[in-house]
Amino acid sequence: MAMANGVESSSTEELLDAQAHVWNHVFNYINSMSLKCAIQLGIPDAIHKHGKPMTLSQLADALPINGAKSDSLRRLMRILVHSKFFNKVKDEEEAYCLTRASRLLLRDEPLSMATFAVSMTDPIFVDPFHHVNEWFGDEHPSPFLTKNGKTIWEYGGIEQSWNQQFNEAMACDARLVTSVLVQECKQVFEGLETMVDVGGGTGTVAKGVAAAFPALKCIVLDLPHVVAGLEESENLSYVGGDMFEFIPHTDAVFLKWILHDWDDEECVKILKKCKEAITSKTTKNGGKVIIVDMVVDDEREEHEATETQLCFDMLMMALATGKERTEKQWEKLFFSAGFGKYKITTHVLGLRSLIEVFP
Ligand SMILES: C[S@@+](CC[C@H](N)C(=O)[O-])C[C@H]1O[C@@H](n2cnc3c(N)ncnc32)[C@H](O)[C@@H]1O
Ligand SMILES: O=c1cc(-c2ccc(O)c(O)c2)oc2c(O)c(O)ccc12
Repeated sequence: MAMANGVESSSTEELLDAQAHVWNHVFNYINSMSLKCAIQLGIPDAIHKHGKPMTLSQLADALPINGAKSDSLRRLMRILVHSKFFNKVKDEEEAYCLTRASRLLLRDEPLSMATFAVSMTDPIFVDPFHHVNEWFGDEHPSPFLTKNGKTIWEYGGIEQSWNQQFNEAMACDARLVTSVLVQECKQVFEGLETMVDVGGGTGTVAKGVAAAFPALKCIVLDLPHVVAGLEESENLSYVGGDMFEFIPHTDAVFLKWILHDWDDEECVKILKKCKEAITSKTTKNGGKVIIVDMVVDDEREEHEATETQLCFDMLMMALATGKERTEKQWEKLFFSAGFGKYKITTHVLGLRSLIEVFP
């Protein structure tokens, strides 16, 4: 019998394990899509509004769904309980409650990630990933370009709705990061008179920093189609331009989620422009570049954290010319651009780090 021998039976088991492993990865996108569906149906909001654990029938009544589909809703909830977006509690009847992760998916929470999650699972954002293999064989710098004939930044200038969706997704993340920055990392901004948020999108970080530090003048530099028509205030203004050409003189340049979009050569060009911007003015306490980006730690033990960083690295490969970098790779960029010192603060911003770079 094929199973009689220990070695054979363990190799059968290994074969089946391998099959399960392949299934798990082939169908991983179903986790993303189930999450997207839950947000679109408003499941986190319905449970939140209910104010206490919500039974399946209460949930089905509260949602805009066909009454005959409550068993399908139970199955959707089952996978989302498994992926820790909801908890199932049992009092008299089984009921669902929110977890910390699904609280971040409430539409009206100030730090909501709902728009980010729905946008990023939209076919127009997922599409470039269908072209990665084709891209490996061509000479284009990114699969996004293979697919669309333009870089993501050029594309945003032409496709208004894509541009708006992308900027709103970035703003979602920027709200969360800004709230941590102004609460936990105040010292980074202290003593600065001016700051330019380079590639600062629609100004979410700059608005938050300008409000927390009224004496600090914040300028957002981004592409003209991104900053067109945005409202300025006493200490917040917008400049439409190209960071490869010119960055206004300032005490500090802020770069969040910028350098990971670009290859090493492009990063050195951007960093050299940053250095010109911060050294052309004599400043008391300034003269630095503040970076919010990942520092990949190959030795990191946490499986989920590493997986997320590797996903971001692939995201940067698919969309742009960038990558996620280790400390050694960051250091090389800073020194090549002529900076002398840097300081990395990890853990304050979760999977990302705060890096301060000095001339
Ligand atoms: C990934 S987004 C990050 C936005 C923002 N810093 C944040 O973290 O929320 C990159 C930004 O860089 C901007 N960008 C791309 N090329 C640029 C250029 N040549 N000059 C200035 N900004 C640019 C994009 O328009 C976009 O807003
Ligand atoms: O979360 C992100 C998502 C995307 C993104 C853009 C276009 C697509 O078609 C797509 O599938 C994903 O781009 C980013 C980016 O460029 C960053 O620098 C940082 C984060 C993100």
